[in-house]
Amino acid sequence: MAGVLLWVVCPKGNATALLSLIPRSGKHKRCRVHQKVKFSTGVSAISSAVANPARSSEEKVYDVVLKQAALVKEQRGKKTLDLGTRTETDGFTDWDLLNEAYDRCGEVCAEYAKTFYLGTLLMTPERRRAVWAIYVWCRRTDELVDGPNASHITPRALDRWEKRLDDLFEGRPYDMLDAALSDTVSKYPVDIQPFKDMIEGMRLDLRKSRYMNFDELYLYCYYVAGTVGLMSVPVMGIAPESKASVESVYNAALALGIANQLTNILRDVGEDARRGRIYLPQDELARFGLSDDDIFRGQVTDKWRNFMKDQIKRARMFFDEAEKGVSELNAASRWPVWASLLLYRQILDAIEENDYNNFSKRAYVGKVKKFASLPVAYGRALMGTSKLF
Ligand SMILES: CC(C)=CCC/C(C)=C/CC/C(C)=C/CC/C(C)=C/[C@@H]1[C@@H](COP(=O)(O)OP(=O)(O)O)[C@]1(C)CC/C=C(\C)CC/C=C(\C)CCC=C(C)C
Ligand SMILES: [Mn+2]
Repeated sequence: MAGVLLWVVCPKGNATALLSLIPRSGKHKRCRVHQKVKFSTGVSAISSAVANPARSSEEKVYDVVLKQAALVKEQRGKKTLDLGTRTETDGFTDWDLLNEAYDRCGEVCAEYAKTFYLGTLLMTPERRRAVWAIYVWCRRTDELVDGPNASHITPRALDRWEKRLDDLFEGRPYDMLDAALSDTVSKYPVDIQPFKDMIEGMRLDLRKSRYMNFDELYLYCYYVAGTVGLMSVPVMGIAPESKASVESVYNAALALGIANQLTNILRDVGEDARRGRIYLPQDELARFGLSDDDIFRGQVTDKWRNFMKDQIKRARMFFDEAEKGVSELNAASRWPVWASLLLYRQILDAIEENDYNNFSKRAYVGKVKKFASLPVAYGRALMGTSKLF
């Protein structure tokens, strides 16, 4: 990510030097903290709004869901766009360069997320490369605060990254990888808000290391992961035969991002604590008789086990919510989503198998279980749309 760093820190740097933005090897391990949120459905969100005149995070996030869903519906009303891969020259776009940019996104994706990359190979070529472009932008954004150069990143640098995002949405990409995303967002009904919100999540990471309650944590999870669901569904597409409302599918996509992030947080409690970060709701820790000191001490006690059981239960509820939406996606897009859902959810089982020691033991899904999940995911992907909505 040296190239990205150079640009965000020193925006007048030489653009051509920034074309190979992501190193091909030596993935820096991201150390995100834990978060936990009180799960609620749209229904409970409405009732909590009545009880509390201040808007909850869930309600604020739902506005973004509605906006993204409206954009999708608007485009559905228009005639089908030309999404084909192009080779000719139209006087404005160098299609060879654009194809090369997408190929580069594919390489990055293959290197950082192999299973996911394999899953995308089942998608149509246009969808596949568009998802790669989104993946690469998310990965670069995350690397700004979690990569090897994170200590150089300031809020002003993130402002510049956001300006660059505005530019690419307006058709002025800064480099090749941005050019791929710029092309993608011009072809699919992708709203800019989730992208901006992901940058906001990175800002939050720079200034905040504690979360008072689940509402605060929920917002963080939306910023850094729920946004991914909202960005990718416009590209993956909803099955033409789906009877589900567009909003319900986007809600499920949001839930998968939240579930993944909550799981990520629960897996990395010890790692995050060593960086002085606790992504767990403070009020819930207190309710279980726990404090920051208990996290830093890292002893697995009955209090900790009970707390963790509660957190795991909530994360699973988000996964359950997400499951309802996967079958509504275009058939060719379902497999990578099922695979990622099944694999990530098993991390929760692994935490249980480790007797809730997420302080010094990393929960992981072994190769055998991982590979066994792939045909299961494929089988589920073959099943038709659900009747749940
Ligand atoms: C099919 C699929 C998974 C598509 C998503 C592709 C995509 C654009 C991914 C971007 C992921 C990314 C780089 C996000 C940046 C922030 C980040 C790193 C978030 C964490 C991911 C876990 O990554 P990892 O395990 O590598 O973490 P470490 O860096 O090692 O700590 C997150 C926990 C969240 C990522 C969120 C998702 C994958 C949400 C996926 C949701 C959908 C694809 C919507 C599916 C649709 C329905 C209807 C359910
Ligand atoms: Mn993590």
